[in-house]
Amino acid sequence: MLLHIPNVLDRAQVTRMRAALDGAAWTDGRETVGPQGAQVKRNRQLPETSPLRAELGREVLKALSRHPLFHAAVLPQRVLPPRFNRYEDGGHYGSHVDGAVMALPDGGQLRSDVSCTLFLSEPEDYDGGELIINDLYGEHEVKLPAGDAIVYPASSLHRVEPVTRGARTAAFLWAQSLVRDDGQRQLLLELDSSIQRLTQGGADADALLQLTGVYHNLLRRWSET
Ligand SMILES: O=C(O)CCC(=O)C(=O)O
Ligand SMILES: [Fe+2]
Repeated sequence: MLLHIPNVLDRAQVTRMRAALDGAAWTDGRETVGPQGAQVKRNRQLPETSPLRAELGREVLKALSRHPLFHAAVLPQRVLPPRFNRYEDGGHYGSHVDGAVMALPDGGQLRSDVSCTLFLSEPEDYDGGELIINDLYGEHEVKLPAGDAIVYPASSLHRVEPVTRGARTAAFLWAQSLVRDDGQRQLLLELDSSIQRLTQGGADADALLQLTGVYHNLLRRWSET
C-alpha cells in the first residue's frame, strides 16, 4: 500500500526545519548502508550522532504520531529515529530494497515493515528527485509538497531519480507495524476509514458498534506485540 499523508508538518515547522537543515553539516549517505546500497546511493545525510538530527527527528516523530492517518495506516509498534537526507548536483539513490532488520538506539531491533519519506522541499524548488516505487501494478512516481509524507512497503524496490537543479531535502524513517502483512494493514485502514465516514454520516449506532468490534477483533487476530 502506497499512501500519501498530507500536512504532517505545517508551513512554519517546514520553514524552521529547512533553515536549520540548509545551514547544517552533511556527510556521505553511504555511511548508513551495506555494500549493496553503497553501490547505488549518492546523497548526503545528517551525521548519525548529530544533535540536530535528534532534535528535528523528535519533532518529526511527534507530528507523525499525532497524525490520525499515519497512525491508522502504519499501526506503528516501533519507529526508527528519523534521518535527514539531501540530494543535489545529480545526487540520486538507485534501485534498492531497504534492509529488513535495523538496530534501534536502545540496543533493540526493528523489522522494517513500512518506509516513510517526509518531503521538506517544495517540488518547484528542484528538478528530478522523484521517489519511484515499484509494486505489482508497476512504477509509481512520488514528489510531494513540503510537509507531506508517503508511506510504502519497505519490501518494495524503489529509487530516487537524480536531482538536476536545486536541492531535495527530506526526512526518512522506518516503522515496524503491529500488523506485519501489508494487505492486512490495508484492509484495516479501509475498515477504519469507512467506520469514520459512517460515524460522521450518523449511521445506525448498533451497526457501527458491530463494525467497530470487527475492526478490533481483526486487529487482535493480526497484531503481534
Ligand atoms: O530519499 C528518499 O525519499 C528515500 C531514501 C531511501 O530510499 C533510503 O534511504 O533507503
Ligand atoms: Fe530506501
